Amino acid sequence: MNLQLALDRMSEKDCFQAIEDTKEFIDWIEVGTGVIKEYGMQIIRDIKKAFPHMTLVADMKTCDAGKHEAAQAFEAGADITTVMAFSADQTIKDTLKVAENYQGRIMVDLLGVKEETRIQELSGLGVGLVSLHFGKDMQASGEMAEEDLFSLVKNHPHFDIAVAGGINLDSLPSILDNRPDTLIVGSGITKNTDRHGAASEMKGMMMNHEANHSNRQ
Ligand SMILES: O=C(CO)[C@H](O)[C@H](O)COP(=O)(O)O
Repeated sequence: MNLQLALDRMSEKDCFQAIEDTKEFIDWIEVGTGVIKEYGMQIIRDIKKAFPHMTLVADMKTCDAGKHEAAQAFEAGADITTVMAFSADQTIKDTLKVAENYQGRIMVDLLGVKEETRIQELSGLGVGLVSLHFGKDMQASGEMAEEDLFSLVKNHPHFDIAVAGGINLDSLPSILDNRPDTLIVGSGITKNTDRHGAASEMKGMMMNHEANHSNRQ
């Protein structure tokens, strides 16, 4: 199980600091959408240069012009780029093709998806990695309804599942019970006064859970 550190609403300097603080425990680094909007593709290049062996996720949240945006992300050094599930099928197909050319991956963000039919369609389009996403603004009016989120993909065991949305040390245990492949954590680590400690504790809980439970079926 991967721990993906999401760098959101942070300065460039603090993004680098957060990676330094947690690099022993994180598997994937996500450059958040707002950070990309602030600093452009250069921050992807700079982070890849500084941490070449870590998997880099560009949270581009592409919803149109897929060919161009996916190529932008991979050219800059991303290993994975995100595309919104509500995008046109053509956008999804185009980004998957670009990813294949760059030997990268597309993570389809399921933010706002409520119907399993879209999941079936995504599967038919060749999507293999999805993120269950309880958005930042949704978090203002309540906590993640894990059952609803995970039930979307319960009939699709072939998907690699990432999950995001306000995950912290308290909510982690019940999320782990759903056995995601990747746990995306932003503020639960970056806003913690002890980032190193929080990342260490989360990774420890993930490893314990994996040691004590078999994989998702
Ligand atoms: O994609 C995102 C926001 O759109 C975030 O990266 C994701 O929600 C994780 O951040 P947090 O743990 O702070 O919710």
